Amino acid sequence: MNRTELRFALRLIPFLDSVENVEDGLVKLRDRRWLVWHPDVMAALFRNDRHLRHPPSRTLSALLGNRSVLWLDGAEHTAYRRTLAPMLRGNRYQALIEELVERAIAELPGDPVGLAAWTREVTLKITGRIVFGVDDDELLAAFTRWLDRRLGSRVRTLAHRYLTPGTTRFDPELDRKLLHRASTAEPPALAACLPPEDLRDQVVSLLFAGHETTASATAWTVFWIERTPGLAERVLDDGDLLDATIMESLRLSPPATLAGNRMSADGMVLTPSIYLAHRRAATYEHPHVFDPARTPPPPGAFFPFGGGVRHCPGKDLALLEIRTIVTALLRHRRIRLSIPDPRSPQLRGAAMAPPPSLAMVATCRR
Ligand code: HEM
Repeated sequence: MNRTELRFALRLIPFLDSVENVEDGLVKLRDRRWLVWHPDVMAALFRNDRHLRHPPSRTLSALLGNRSVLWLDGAEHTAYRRTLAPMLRGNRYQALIEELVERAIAELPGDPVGLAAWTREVTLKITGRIVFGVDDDELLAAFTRWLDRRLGSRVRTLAHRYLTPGTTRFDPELDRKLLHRASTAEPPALAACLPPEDLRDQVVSLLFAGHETTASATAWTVFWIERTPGLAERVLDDGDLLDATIMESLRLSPPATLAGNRMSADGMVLTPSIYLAHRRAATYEHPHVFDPARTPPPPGAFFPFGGGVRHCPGKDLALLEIRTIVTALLRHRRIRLSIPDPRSPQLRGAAMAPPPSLAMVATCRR
């Protein structure tokens, strides 16, 4: 591993910040591997995505398994996307999301809670209900512990990736319980349409992809609203402003800093950087300023949900969750956040969440 790759692996955000002003919007990580974020390159990449291969993330494939939809390709991938699409249609879940969010907010203590940990708990509950059809707090808590042991800190992620390569990071007992829940789900959502040998990887992938990023996006939106005087009151009266606020938060604090790897027929690997594309000074005026009133960006410059044939199938569901949680939180509670250092987000894999030290105090209105 060369020095650039080492910095990319060990200190991802400082590394990305250090190359932010590279005008070409691409940096060589090693022979035949490039980090890319120039909007023209991104637009072309997503246009041609169907003809590219999508090599797995080494960190995540050891957790999600080889059969995860995140790295299947070709006809198999298309078939899986078709299977998942109806299940992830956001508007099916409006009532369920509202119910779970109202309950979570009613249970919020007046004492400080970690903002990112709380949003993770809420979005995992929603995803769990969608995948299993029932609540199973014990199983979800075991899943969270398993994930935290592997992704809870950069050191753990890298230790698992580089010091124990090739070793399985599955937990057979947890997998058995997840499979049992998925197989007995009512309606049987996934189990009815997937071969049994693929079920474990898709269940874990959906639980993971469905809650981590949505939780971070929600936490970052709350963070930016709280930091912007008067915004909390205004977003409650103006749905368009709320949507623009969520989009601006996804721009400046994208939960996924990188989209999936793309590989050309001759073996060149391109890793799209969402974080850098969203902070490019040639695209965005004052890119580090949070401004929900920005004009729409050009093609290839804004892609928090990735793009091409791998664009996130959970986008509408995620936006519905973020809107519902943020609105209910602001309507029922007065929010105060501890002073965080926004320059030190927490990385879980390549996903970026607010630091665990960012605590929220949510007192009742009235
Ligand atoms: C704010 C929330 C979310 C963000 C920012 C996000 C972001 C992303 C990104 C960047 C990708 C990779 C796309 C690419 O490589 O071009 C992706 C893929 C994926 N996401 Fe999301 N996601 C979110 C929520 C969700 C939810 C709620 C679900 C499901 C419940 C979900 C399921 C998936 C799946 C299954 C894939 C793999 C798609 C494929 O490879 O074909 N995501 N997401």
